[in-house]
Amino acid sequence: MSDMITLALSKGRIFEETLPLLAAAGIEVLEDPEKSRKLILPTNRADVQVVLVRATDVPTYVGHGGADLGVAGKDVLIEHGGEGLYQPLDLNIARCRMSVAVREGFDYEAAVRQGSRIRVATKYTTIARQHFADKGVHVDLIKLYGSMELAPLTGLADAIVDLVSTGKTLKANHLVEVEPFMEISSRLVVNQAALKLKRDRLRPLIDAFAAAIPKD
Ligand SMILES: Nc1ncnc2c1ncn2[C@@H]1O[C@H](COP(=O)(O)OP(=O)(O)OP(=O)(O)O)[C@@H](O)[C@H]1O
Ligand SMILES: O=P(O)(O)OC[C@H]1O[C@H](OP(=O)(O)OP(=O)(O)O)[C@H](O)[C@@H]1O
Repeated sequence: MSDMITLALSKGRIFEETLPLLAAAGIEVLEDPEKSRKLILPTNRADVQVVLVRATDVPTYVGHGGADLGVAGKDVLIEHGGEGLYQPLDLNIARCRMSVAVREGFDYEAAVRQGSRIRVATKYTTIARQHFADKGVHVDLIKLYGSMELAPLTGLADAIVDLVSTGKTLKANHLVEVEPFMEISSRLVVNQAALKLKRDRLRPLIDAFAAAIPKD
């Protein structure tokens, strides 16, 4: 195992919202991912680097040791399964909720009451399957990789399960949130073997992150 500490982040909100936590640990990223096309970003510490990966790939990188630690949403972690990952901290960043949404005018409550089979399009099939199983509602899940909002508008599905924050995306597409059911935030994930082998350097970093978690 190399002597470098590698942190996996995704571009956008996770990168931006992790920066203050890194600063609290005395780490400054020396390149701006929005300006550079580099995927490996150096920091002010010669033994720490940041790698940029897709949000959904963070658990895979960390689980397999391609990175020692990373930051990933609870949604991504549930869908991945979390194998090989130690999850010491809820960082309380990138906060949103998982919700059921339908086209304006679709009577979701009635469909549930009547026990009709509801067609649900989502990227989050594990979370959605569990949610509807808990409710005892029969659904046909349709796996999508993006633009879920289109599914009820085109007749592909009756409902979607997607992340909601301000609600602007739903509103812009004439959809309504009918059932928020899971609070989402991002967590610090650490490779279990790395934690043992690099404990002396990882522990202070984890502690600094813990002390800097934003309050509600
Ligand atoms: N609108 C939002 N507001 C706050 N947090 C969000 C929002 N959308 C997503 N998130 C959280 O931020 C994480 C990263 O989201 P981001 O949009 O950067 O990646 P993504 O496009 O979902 O992933 P990928 O590129 O792998 O498809 C999500 O896993 C989720 O936990
Ligand atoms: O309720 P809202 O505030 O509209 O946020 C919800 C949207 O955010 C996420 O997408 P994405 O990461 O593409 O959103 P972004 O536009 O914030 O990047 C999510 O998949 C929703 O589409």
